[in-house]
Amino acid sequence: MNKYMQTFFELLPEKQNTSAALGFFDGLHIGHRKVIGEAVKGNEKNLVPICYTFAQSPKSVLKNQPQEALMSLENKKEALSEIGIQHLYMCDFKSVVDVAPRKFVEDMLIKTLKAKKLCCGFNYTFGKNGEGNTELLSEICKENGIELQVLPPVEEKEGVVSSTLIRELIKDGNVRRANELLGSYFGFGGEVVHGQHLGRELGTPTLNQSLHEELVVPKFGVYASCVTLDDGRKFCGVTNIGVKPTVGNFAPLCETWMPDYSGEELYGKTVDVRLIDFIRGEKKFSSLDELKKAIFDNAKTAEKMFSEINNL
Ligand SMILES: Cc1cc2nc3c(=O)[nH]c(=O)nc-3n(C[C@H](O)[C@H](O)[C@H](O)COP(=O)(O)O)c2cc1C
Ligand SMILES: Nc1ncnc2c1ncn2[C@@H]1O[C@H](COP(=O)(O)OP(=O)(O)O)[C@@H](O)[C@H]1O
Repeated sequence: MNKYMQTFFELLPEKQNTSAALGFFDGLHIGHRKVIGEAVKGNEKNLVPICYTFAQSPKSVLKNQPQEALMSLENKKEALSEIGIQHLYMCDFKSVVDVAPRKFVEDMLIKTLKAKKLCCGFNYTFGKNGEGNTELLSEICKENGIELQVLPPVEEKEGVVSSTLIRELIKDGNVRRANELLGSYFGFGGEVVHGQHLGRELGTPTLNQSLHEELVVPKFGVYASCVTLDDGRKFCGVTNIGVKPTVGNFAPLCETWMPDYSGEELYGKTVDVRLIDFIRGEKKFSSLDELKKAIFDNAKTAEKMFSEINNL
């Protein structure tokens, strides 16, 4: 982990020359990672690797719709720092929405952020009404003696890898494939909250977490997961995301039983849950006994899946 990444929420003049990754980068998928990786290579030329991005998705601001993000801002920060970004600009999209494309590049990126190298994806657009494209960017970079790296689309069997494609996979429950295209595991951190305290009676106490409003909601059902506690310990988990139709009618939530954990209560602690693979859809069981049997069964499947992963 690069401990030195600094985050800025507004544009500030850089002191040293920089190499900048440009984009919103929701989920930091394998295509995004190539763009960021190229900016990090600026290191070799004594350029400080920076990332210029926004706190809110430009699309959601323009359409005035809430976003269905793949990753919380907190997780994005951690991942960018791990990849080697040193300065992260998480600006307010509204502050640039009316800036002319050329002005955005010349004044903000080249003058203020001292960019000597710019890195973006093939479909990057910028400036007022998104009128700036990679052709204009290339022209401006040539005129100003700036290196430009435009990364080509990363393609997989489903087509061009995109945040939209990965959101659809997650909504379909195909988190295994989503994780492959993310190059990491979909999941979230969140505080452990109280439930009905029925789990412990079934012999399967679960840590309950609210779903993040801004994140995409996976298909309701049971997943193998990896849980990281706030002290860094990792456990195999079996996670249900849904409304628990067997025991009532609840708002959607995420609850995880860790078959190998028997420690202190975790209420109020922040716990990170990463989904590994889908096991089954959520069901209304006709008795608690049947539900309990299914949960124990699912835990066996989850333990096998957990034992097969090696980079979490
Ligand atoms: C692995 C797992 C699978 C679950 N599957 C279902 C399910 O298919 N249907 C359902 O109604 N509830 C399901 N649940 C939720 C249980 O109903 C819930 O954990 C139990 O009622 C305890 O709730 P509590 O945490 O509020 O005490 C599942 C829970 C876990 C941990
Ligand atoms: N193996 C375990 N897996 C998950 N949570 C556990 C485990 N052992 C103990 N706990 C604790 O038990 C609590 C869950 O018990 P449960 O009866 O399901 O209550 P709730 O309905 O509030 O979730 C969790 O918040 C956690 O502190």
